[in-house]
Amino acid sequence: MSENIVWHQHLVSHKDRCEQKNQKPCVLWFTGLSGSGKSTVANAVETLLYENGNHSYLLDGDNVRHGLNKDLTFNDSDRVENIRRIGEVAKLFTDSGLIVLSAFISPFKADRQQVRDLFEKGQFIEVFVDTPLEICEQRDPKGLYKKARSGEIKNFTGLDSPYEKPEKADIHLKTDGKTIEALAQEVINYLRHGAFIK
Ligand SMILES: Nc1ncnc2c1ncn2[C@@H]1O[C@H](COP(=O)(O)OS(=O)(=O)O)[C@@H](OP(=O)(O)O)[C@H]1O
Ligand SMILES: Nc1ncnc2c1ncn2[C@@H]1O[C@H](COP(=O)(O)OP(=O)(O)O)[C@@H](O)[C@H]1O
Repeated sequence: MSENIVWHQHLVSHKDRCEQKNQKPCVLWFTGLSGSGKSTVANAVETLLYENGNHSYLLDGDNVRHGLNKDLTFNDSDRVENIRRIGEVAKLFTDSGLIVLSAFISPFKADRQQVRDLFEKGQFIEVFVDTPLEICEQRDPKGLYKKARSGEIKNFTGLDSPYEKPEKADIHLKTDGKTIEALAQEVINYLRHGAFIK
């Protein structure tokens, strides 16, 4: 870290921003295989939050890789850097008082832990979107599994690049046979129970 840099205290505090928004900020960190339903469920949760009058922002893998992280590939070290940057962005957004939803594969346990460590206890909520590889591959909405199987894409998560499942996710969404609405409601219930929202 560079020397001669001093943290600046702002006049409007974190507490002020939370009170104005009438919510307790947190990050809902969705993790799971490509095609598991991270974006879909995160979008459904954000819609419910919006309807409830909450203030949120959804950081989505594909979108962030078009801008902030467009210099990063899918090799292991770039995935580590991808998650590190997103973690820092999520930290800034929660400091602003928002409920942040992030939808990245985030395949490595150590990286998810490193992001968790940026937050106060309980503020980082890991949401495991647990959809078996076979189902993700059947869905294949972008045709990426097909390309990976044929060798056109290398280092594809779940095939020739690892996915380290969360062992104790804060919210474990077993998606099999459940509707998107039901899965989103599980997340909302968790937020209400933890008094993040009213
Ligand atoms: N090699 C490889 N492996 C996995 N995924 C790939 C790859 N190449 C491109 N894609 C597309 O990129 C999306 C995943 O980006 P993420 O930033 O979430 O990945 S990671 O967290 O850095 O592992 C992922 O989006 P989702 O399907 O929404 O998860 C894919 O569409
Ligand atoms: N619970 C679910 N039941 C049925 N289909 C789903 C469910 N969740 C997601 N899908 C579908 O699976 C596909 C992949 O979902 P997506 O949210 O893009 O996954 P990810 O963001 O993890 O790559 C989409 O076509 C979506 O409509």
